[in-house]
Amino acid sequence: MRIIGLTGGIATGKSTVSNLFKANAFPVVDADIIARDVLKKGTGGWRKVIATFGEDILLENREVDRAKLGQIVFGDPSKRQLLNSLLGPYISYGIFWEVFKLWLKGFKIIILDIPLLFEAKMDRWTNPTIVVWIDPETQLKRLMARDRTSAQDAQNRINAQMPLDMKRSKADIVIDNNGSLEDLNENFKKILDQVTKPLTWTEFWLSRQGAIVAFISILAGVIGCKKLLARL
Ligand SMILES: CC(C)(COP(=O)(O)OP(=O)(O)OC[C@H]1O[C@@H](n2cnc3c(N)ncnc32)[C@H](O)[C@@H]1O)[C@@H](O)C(=O)NCCC(=O)NCCS
Ligand SMILES: Nc1ncnc2c1ncn2[C@@H]1O[C@H](COP(=O)(O)OP(=O)(O)OP(=O)(O)O)[C@@H](O)[C@H]1O
Repeated sequence: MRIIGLTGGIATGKSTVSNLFKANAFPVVDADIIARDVLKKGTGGWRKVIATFGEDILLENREVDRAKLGQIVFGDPSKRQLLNSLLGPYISYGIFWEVFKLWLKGFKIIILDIPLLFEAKMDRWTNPTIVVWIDPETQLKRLMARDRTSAQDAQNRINAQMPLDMKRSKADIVIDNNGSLEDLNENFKKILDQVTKPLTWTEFWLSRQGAIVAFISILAGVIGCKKLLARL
């Protein structure tokens, strides 16, 4: 199985690209959806967040007021780190579980759409890693238009993530999304074959997954040999 990482900055077009993957019958695990689920009323994440941020962040129906929590954490790095540390374990577990279910269903290639792939160091598990990139002016413009927010709020959200150029430098593949949606479609077609071609054996053994399989096989071999020797 192969996990393709799809990341980028806020509003650079990850969901738009993940929709193109879905249209080509690839399964997509969306970390934003998982992050929403783990904050729903009654969940462990919900309880922890209330215990830390107080009941003031709740709406009348006792769901978390996402806009209010967003205002708090995107304007204050220490509060954002606190929220990340509360929800991070639940999100990681949710991602693992979704990937595992798709693997059980027999999918060989899974797309992981996750804004904080590099920040959470999850790029260890993805191959290749695709970064959807746009220039800073376009990013600010698209974010403000989509979320109908002020320039200040939008900039706070952009600043909450690793600089986009740094993400770009860490990518295996960069999708330039500065152009129109038609241009994006064309760019996507160009990379589709490249990213979905099966790994060669050499690429597999050189990858982290290959190293883990090798390690487990050696460990199982050593344990097996020890048991065999003990019986002799
Ligand atoms: C603060 C919250 C409640 C704001 O909710 P809201 O509905 O306004 O935004 P939404 O969840 O749709 O996120 C929109 C985008 O913001 C960015 N973003 C979200 N959380 C973070 C974060 N902790 N750090 C940096 N960027 C973030 C992502 O690019 C995401 O795609 C929410 O973003 C949240 O719970 N964040 C913490 C969980 C998390 O890390 N999510 C990222 C997915 S791994
Ligand atoms: N090539 C494009 N031309 C014009 N608008 C675009 C293009 N690509 C995406 N958009 C628009 O930009 C906005 C952001 O795109 P999208 O929601 O896919 O970003 P995202 O990276 O998934 O955001 P987030 O980090 O918040 O999840 C959306 O309103 C989308 O319709």
